[in-house]
Amino acid sequence: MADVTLQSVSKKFKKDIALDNINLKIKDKEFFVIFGPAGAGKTTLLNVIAGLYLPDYGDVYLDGEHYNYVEPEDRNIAMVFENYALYPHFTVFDNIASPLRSPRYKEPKAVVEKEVSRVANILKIDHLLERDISELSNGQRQRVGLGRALVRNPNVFLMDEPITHLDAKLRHQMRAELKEMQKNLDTTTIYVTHDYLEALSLGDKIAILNEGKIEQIGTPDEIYYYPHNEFVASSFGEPEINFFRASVTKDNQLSIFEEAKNQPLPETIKGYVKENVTSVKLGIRPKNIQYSFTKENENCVECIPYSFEPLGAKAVLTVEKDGNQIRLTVPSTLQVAMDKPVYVQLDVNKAIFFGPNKMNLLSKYREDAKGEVVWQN
Ligand SMILES: Nc1ncnc2c1ncn2[C@@H]1O[C@H](COP(=O)(O)OP(=O)(O)OP(=O)(O)O)[C@@H](O)[C@H]1O
Repeated sequence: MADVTLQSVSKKFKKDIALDNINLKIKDKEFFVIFGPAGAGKTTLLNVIAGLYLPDYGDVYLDGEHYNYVEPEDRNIAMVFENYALYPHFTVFDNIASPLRSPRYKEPKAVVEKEVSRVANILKIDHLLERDISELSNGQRQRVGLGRALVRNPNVFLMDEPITHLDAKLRHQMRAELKEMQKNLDTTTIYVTHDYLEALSLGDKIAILNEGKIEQIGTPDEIYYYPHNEFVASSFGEPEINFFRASVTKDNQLSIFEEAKNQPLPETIKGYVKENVTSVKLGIRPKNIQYSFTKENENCVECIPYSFEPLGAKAVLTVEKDGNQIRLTVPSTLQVAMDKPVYVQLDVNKAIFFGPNKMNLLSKYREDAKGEVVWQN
């Protein structure tokens, strides 16, 4: 058990800046998710925590102790990768037992048996202990990989996309089990993923990484409902959030399209639209856009259907207006005539407002902890 702190950590590979001034405080026993697109720096960050990379600048602390120069094997940190590299000709028991039998630990037989049985129980693989790895499904192998990391009772558990390659159904099941497992283990877990559902469902806290920088740190609700900037807003949600440019008149009216003019700025936003700002961007999630097939009022925007993608009970309807595509979530039973107009209503009270710098108008950074955001209303 341990808390992990990174202070102003930067890491370069030749000219590539993989980590750029990272500040993080991960609490003891927290399930902390590092989320970001390919190349964002997620794996590099884990490697810095594990001690496999020394940061070029900045400091790593475990439980308040300076750890930059502590060797990886002395950190008691366990890593699980997407490719869990098991010994294929060993049994499940021998794979899980291998760290305890290593020259470093050399635990007596009774301890090995007790510990393997403990983790096999948590992971629900006790009935598989005598099987060879080659006789297991992918999901079962993944559990053995976790078991091998868990058996050492690590202070911190680092997981790098451990379930990415599993099929969708198994991934869903493993998500729930990982969460449950972490509760029982009481171990600080730092979990890397580029899957936003995994991030939202597993994380006590999420840090969003992009091009080596932290865009936001927050709870799943903060990230989803109060994204700090356009990047975070567009990274969470499927289909992706819609963005609309809107002009702001002197008397605080918003105009999005020709047809959706003169909608009053919501009260919560008024104070944050500065006098000289004449244009803002609205982010509206697809499920929050109303639609109809007749023009029900003056704020209905006439659009042309572009595509209809059924996805089980729901469907994604994409419509076009003045060259902009607008995504809506609709029931998959909805009958849409592709040659007839669809009218959409953009409820500005359900919108997230972004300023000219792509930042949420209601948020600002705390200077002392970059990535942490203060909400102004
Ligand atoms: N050993 C290395 N040598 C040179 N460049 C590297 C090395 N490791 C990472 N990089 C570069 O650093 C940046 C961050 O890479 P990193 O693997 O940390 O990203 P990531 O977020 O884990 O990506 P992915 O999701 O694709 O695994 C990338 O530009 C990558 O090319």
